[in-house]
Amino acid sequence: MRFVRVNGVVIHHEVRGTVGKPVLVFSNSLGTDFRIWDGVVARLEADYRIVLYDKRGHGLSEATPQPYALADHVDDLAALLDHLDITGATIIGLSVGGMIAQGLATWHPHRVSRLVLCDTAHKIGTDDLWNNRIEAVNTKGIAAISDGILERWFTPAFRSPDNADFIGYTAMLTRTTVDGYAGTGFALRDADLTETTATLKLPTLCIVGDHDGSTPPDLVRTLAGLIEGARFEIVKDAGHLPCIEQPEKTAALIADFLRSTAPDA
Ligand SMILES: O=C(O)CCC(=O)CC(=O)O
Repeated sequence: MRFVRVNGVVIHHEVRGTVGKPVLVFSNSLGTDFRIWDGVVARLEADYRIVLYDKRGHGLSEATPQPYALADHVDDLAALLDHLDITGATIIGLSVGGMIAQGLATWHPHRVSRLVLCDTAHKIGTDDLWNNRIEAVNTKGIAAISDGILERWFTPAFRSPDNADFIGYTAMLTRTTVDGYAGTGFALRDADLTETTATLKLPTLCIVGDHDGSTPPDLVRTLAGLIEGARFEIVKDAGHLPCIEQPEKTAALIADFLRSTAPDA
């Protein structure tokens, strides 16, 4: 467990994997922390150096007062990579983590060599969607809206009270700080990366669960269409978080993309 104050906020992070290997940096979705990647990282860490972190207000990272901008999250990650002396990494981002990855590639291009964009988009949701969600979380708490969120996150088969993983990830969501969740809601409301993402020119893989209720396959296909040469893959039997529901398939897609886009491939 490591903590560092960068860009004015304490960020919880971990570095694993194999020293000297290419670096993969993982960025998480709204209401989650870096443990969502455990099943994927376990399949990649022999061949890569792995950086995991919790964005501000999530996991064990500090919750600064809301609102946040996407640029706050991007600058936090850039400062963390600066602290770790990392450039030219592959950034693997899920949902808002995928928007952070797109922002990092745009505003700090020397930090990024490749992108894996999971269940994300250049623009997620509408002003009304985010204003309503921010208001609900601030007045009633995350638990009050968790049923709807979990329906978008997971397939019906996963959402069984007998599934210990489902109970555990529900706790991860509801224990996220209100400032972290609502603060990042403001960032999502205000971020539209359509124009900047369309200028990106780097190897990119876009992945989406076939049952994703938050960033459905057609939206992620549109994102892939913005980035020249981007690959698009659908993970079967997964909702918004294929890294949790289908870690083996998700890791296999990422590993194949990394192998085929390696400098010596
Ligand atoms: O998951 C994210 O990072 C943003 C998209 C979202 O709001 C997921 C959900 O529907 O709850």
